[in-house]
Amino acid sequence: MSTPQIVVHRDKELMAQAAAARLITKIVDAQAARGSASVVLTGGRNGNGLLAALATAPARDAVDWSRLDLWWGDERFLPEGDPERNYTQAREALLDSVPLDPARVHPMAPAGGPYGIDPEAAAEAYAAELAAASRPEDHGPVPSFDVLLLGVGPDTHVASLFPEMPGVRETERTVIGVQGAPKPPPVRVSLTLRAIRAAREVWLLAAGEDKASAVALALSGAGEIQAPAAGAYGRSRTLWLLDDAAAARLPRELYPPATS
Ligand SMILES: O=C1O[C@H](COP(=O)(O)O)[C@@H](O)[C@H](O)[C@H]1O
Repeated sequence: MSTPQIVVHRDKELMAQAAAARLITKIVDAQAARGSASVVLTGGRNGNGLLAALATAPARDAVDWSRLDLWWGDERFLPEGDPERNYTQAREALLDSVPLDPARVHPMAPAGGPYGIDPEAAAEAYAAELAAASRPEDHGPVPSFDVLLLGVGPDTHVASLFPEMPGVRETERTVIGVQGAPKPPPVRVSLTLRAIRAAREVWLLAAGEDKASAVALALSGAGEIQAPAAGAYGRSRTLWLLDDAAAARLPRELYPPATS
């Protein structure tokens, strides 16, 4: 478990640009060190904001896009091409404009796809895909992702793990089907905290005043059942990337002076 580090930016645009620059450096470094890099994408406003900032970042061509593995932390279990699917939104924000290797892009299955309308079957298939990609040095059923991105919901949910719901209590499986999510759509597929914690680095993104209470709760000692974001950490680093509004209720001693 790594102790959270907190970086606060002036506003959500600067936060997205700084996170994009940080991610480019991380991918380039991982590719230099290990030949390829792996990133787990998140849906939501801030995750898509980061991808859009990456699409226009001056240094984006420093990345070898053909040696990047992309996974998803969660998916809204909707038909292929649905505009609310996290995969559809990521494609629009970035993926369609960079030369990725399609064999290295790993979206979660859509509703009505190979697993019909059964999110548990889609989750099992994704767990198997992760296990197949895991190498002996990963010491577990998921790869050691270089960076795993997470948005933080106003209720402290991360991926599709919602407070007090069964998903956040799951300790064995790496991917689960979610029914009855409080945020639409109700049916989803999600990595569990076990899978999230296999990442080398976990970056949590939150911007806007509607996230301020969630950020304060998760970083002030709440348990992960009550505040799933509190249970999301990386093996080497846990980084909270915030804007001023989302950090507004954090005790000031938790983060160093102005970083904007
Ligand atoms: O529905 C979802 O919401 C969360 C948070 O989204 P945000 O718009 O409040 O930032 C997101 O992290 C998750 O991937 C997505 O499925």
